[in-house]
Amino acid sequence: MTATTLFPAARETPATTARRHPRIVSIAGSDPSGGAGIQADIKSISAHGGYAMAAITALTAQNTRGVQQVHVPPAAFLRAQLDALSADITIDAVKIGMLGSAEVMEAVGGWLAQTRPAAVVLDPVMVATSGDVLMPPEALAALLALLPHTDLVTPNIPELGALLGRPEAGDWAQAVAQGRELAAAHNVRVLVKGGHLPGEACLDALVEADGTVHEFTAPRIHTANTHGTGCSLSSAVATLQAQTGDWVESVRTAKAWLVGALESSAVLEVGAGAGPVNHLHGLWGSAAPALDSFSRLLWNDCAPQRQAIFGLEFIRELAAGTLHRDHFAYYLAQDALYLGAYSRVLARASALAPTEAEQKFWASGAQGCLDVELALHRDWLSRYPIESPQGPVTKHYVDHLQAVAFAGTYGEVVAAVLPCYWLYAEVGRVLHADYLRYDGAHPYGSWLETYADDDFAQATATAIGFLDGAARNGSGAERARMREAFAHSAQYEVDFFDAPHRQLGAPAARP
Ligand SMILES: Nc1ncnc2c1ncn2[C@@H]1O[C@H](COP(=O)(O)OP(=O)(O)OP(=O)(O)O)[C@@H](O)[C@H]1O
Ligand SMILES: Cc1ncc(COP(=O)(O)O)c(N)n1
Repeated sequence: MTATTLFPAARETPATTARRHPRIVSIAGSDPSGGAGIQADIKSISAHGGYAMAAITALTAQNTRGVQQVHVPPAAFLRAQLDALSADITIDAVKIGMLGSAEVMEAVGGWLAQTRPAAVVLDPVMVATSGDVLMPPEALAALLALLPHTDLVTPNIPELGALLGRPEAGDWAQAVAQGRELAAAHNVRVLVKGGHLPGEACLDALVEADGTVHEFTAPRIHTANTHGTGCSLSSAVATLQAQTGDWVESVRTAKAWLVGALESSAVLEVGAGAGPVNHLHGLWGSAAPALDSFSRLLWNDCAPQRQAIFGLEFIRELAAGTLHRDHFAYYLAQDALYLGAYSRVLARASALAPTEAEQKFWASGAQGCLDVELALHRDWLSRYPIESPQGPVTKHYVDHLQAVAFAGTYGEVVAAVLPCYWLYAEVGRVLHADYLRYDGAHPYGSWLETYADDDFAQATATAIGFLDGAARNGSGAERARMREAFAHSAQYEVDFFDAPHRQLGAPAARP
């Protein structure tokens, strides 16, 4: 007898690597509480970008505390469901969970033999987390008969022992040894799941049919919400395998995802027993942000810019009253040029605004800019005259704002104009506080007085509220563009304050 007849080659599983949204069938029992079974499978497959289908093997009456009843419909009807699917739909991978009876297992085996799906993952569900029996022990032979149709079997520690007809492994080394034994005996890949063993790490091992072992480790998450971890993991692996064609990578990715789903499970607050994992945590992370969370994100994003501004010579000298008049004059002249363009961009925000309140707010901001520009010329530039064409920073900043105003959405325009309000108000707040502590006549005193204006602080708060509203209404992609527009403007704010020293260099003499 040759090695090939002893160990027939593992079934070819051609990788359908190009499919972003593989079509995955879950053949499993229903858990009405949504944490395990087909309900968990559908969420897990969807969370990974698969198109989820489900052929129901059994109905359970269960919740997070346990299984109260099980009803297994006729196996012939399951076969009818499966035939309906394969007659019409290309199936990229199959995940098998609770089967409930030997007849059901035989029906599934017959269908697999006929259909030969590209990838088959079998989670040999025997006992629920609650301890309730989900597979009669006499069905074991029928379950083992499914292994020749299986590419990956994913037993937990007790199931691994049961599949081998041995006592359950007492430690990880024994579990891996049992995994190798099962893999060799049935020429099948085995994912040994170590969740039931004690310890601060949750180990899993992917054992190839040839005995090669790949180990995966994750920190144990201290939560009671472990209902359906096995179901969710096996569906995730089936979906990822159909996308990548790589079992090791699929297990690695699925396990990392499961850790996130366990970590964020507490937010769901489902049931008093073993609750579900948070299958959609990745998706909900990109869902509409709550209230002011988007503006807080942008404020945190620009922490380096805020820090940079207060380290600039211009700001330090302005606060100390030692700023050279040429630097001040250059800044004022550029500010006047900037405000003219900024006013038009605010008018654009007004034109795009979804509500009348926002329309009025931005229109009045646009007018306010022109008033300030006029006052700059009247009160300051007459005293600090300077010949200054538009400098490079002013040009870049204005170009950026105008580009967003031209092509961006309302949210993007608001995000682009906001740093001018917000960082200016912040600089005003800090400089004004410094100025109040200043002893003696400050050369820029009356200018600093106007800096920390209450109305301006109020307008800034209103603008921030509008930004959060636009972020909530926008898509994830739009929020990403808003974040980018804000970040560019925040950096230009730094450069704008730095421009006088960069353009003019060190002054010859102090004022
Ligand atoms: N508390 C935990 N923290 C991190 N990972 C865990 C935790 N519990 C289980 N896992 C992981 O979840 C997966 C399922 O493991 P487990 O050994 O519990 O299988 P199972 O008993 O079939 O699951 P189920 O709870 O659905 O019955 C494995 O990858 C395991 O490492
Ligand atoms: C329908 C169904 N399928 C599988 C499980 C196992 O999941 P768990 O071991 O987490 O209870 C379950 N409880 N119900």
